[in-house]
Amino acid sequence: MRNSPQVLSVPGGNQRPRKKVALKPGYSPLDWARLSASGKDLRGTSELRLITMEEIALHNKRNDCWMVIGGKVYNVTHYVEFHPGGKGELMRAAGKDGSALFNDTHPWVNAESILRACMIGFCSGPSKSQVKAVEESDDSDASA
Ligand code: HEM
Repeated sequence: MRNSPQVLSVPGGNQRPRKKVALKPGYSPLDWARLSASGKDLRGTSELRLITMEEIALHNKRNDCWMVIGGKVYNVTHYVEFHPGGKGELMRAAGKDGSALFNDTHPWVNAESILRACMIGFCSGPSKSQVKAVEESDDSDASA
């Protein structure tokens, strides 16, 4: 119906209103595709490498933002303004593994393709705090 909010159906049957934001002129998906293909250095580093969660966590700022999606590490600093869901949403996963948030929100989005030009490496594994959390929940399971 005209003027009714668009509703998004995600796998699992949940429905929620769409939250796409109005992007600034020059920040459309097509503009991002052009920038990605332009040869401009969007990585800030030359070689792909293994990166720890500890190091990734240091890059959690608007002007220095790394993120893990599906085990791959991306420097999304240049992408932030282009994210169709807005800066605020993207920054929720700044310096973190954003895979769960990403897949909950838009599993159909091809991050590998969109972020190809800003991939900087592979996540070397969980952070110490993540390991500790799992160990602690194992302990509480064992005692249950
Ligand atoms: C860096 C990886 C990400 C990429 C490449 C990406 C890309 C996109 C794209 C292409 C859309 C438009 C989807 C469509 O039109 O159907 C979108 C929308 C959106 N994204 Fe992301 N996104 C990323 C990470 C995230 C994260 C981590 C969150 C949540 C914390 C998030 C939240 C959203 C939201 C809320 C929308 C609006 C969805 C809607 O209601 O229409 N995104 N994103």
